[in-house]
Amino acid sequence: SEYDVIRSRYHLKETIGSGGFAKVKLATHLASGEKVAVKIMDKRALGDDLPRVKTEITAMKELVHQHICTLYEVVETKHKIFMVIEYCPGGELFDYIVAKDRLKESEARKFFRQILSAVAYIHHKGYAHRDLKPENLLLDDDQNLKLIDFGLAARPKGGMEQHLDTCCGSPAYAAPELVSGKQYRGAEADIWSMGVLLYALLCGFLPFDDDHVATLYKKILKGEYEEPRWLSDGSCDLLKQMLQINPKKRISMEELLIHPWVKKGHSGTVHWNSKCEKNNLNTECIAEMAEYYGKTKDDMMTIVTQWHYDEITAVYFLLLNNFVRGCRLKLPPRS
Ligand SMILES: COc1cccc(Nc2ncc(-c3ccc(C(=O)NCC(=O)Nc4ccccc4)cc3)c(OCC3CCNCC3)n2)c1
Repeated sequence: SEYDVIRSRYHLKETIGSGGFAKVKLATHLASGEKVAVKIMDKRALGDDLPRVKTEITAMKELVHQHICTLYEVVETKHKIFMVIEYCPGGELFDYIVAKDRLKESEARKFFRQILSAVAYIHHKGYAHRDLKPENLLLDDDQNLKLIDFGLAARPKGGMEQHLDTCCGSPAYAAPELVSGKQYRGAEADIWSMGVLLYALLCGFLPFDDDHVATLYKKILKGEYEEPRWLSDGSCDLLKQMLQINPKKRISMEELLIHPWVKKGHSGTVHWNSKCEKNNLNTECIAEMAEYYGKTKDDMMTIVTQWHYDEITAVYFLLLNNFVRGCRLKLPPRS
């Protein structure tokens, strides 16, 4: 069947998410036992949206960052596209906030700095996310955040018309210029969404909310929200600068990265550069793979740097993700 290739390398388990035309299953990589997420799409169901999946795969190949879920492997068959992606055992930030009611300022700041790091990185690479919300921020097993774009919203920065009702669920995180259908800049809209995210982290509820979408739009366009008494003056000031209705008056990414509230209690500014770029290979992972595949390190290096996003790419990134977390992944001798 169409699943033969993917099943030869992964043991597919329960479905952990489904949205639109994608289904995500938990799976284990047979060779290493590592957990992965397998996003399964049917080309027939995708229809005209198929190019967006290709765009998403291109984006993920370019966006390799410590706070973005890594694409490990792509398997394409006649009717299916399988994307093997980094699995986050901690689940969604959304559930984490709900479980804790709301976060202390210091914990909110820790997460917010990681979100800033991921979003500054994708903006630097010429992308905007456009659907920043707690459901698209996952926790790994060290309580670090990984940004994902489950709903295929991420696109090149230029303001492409996005009809909210078609593209994503709740507009609660969408910027005023976006909900009013004006031309907008993706990067500026992302800053607003991060403001809504920060508010949700600090308050445990949304700044703009309503059961009726039309009323919700009005509240977003008005830009008025409650400031609960537990918010510090610093938090209120930062939220005010991010939730500016006029995108030109909104704080920029550059200003955010050095903002006193963001820097408070931390040694430096937010490090948004990638620690795992593909152009500087991890030699220990290469050595481990060379032994496993019975190649010289040079040959292994050459094979990996072709980035075919096949089994070799998956094994490299799986080893790298464990290396970054300080635990060595030993590949068992090949059968
Ligand atoms: C333990 O219980 C739990 C409970 C819940 C989840 C988990 N873990 C867990 N790990 C990994 C995933 C995953 C990662 C990436 C993608 C993806 O589609 N990437 C594409 C992508 O990120 N593009 C992109 C990124 C940045 C810029 C541009 C493009 C798809 C799925 C997952 O999914 C489940 C869904 C469920 C619905 N809400 C969203 C997550 N879940 C674990």
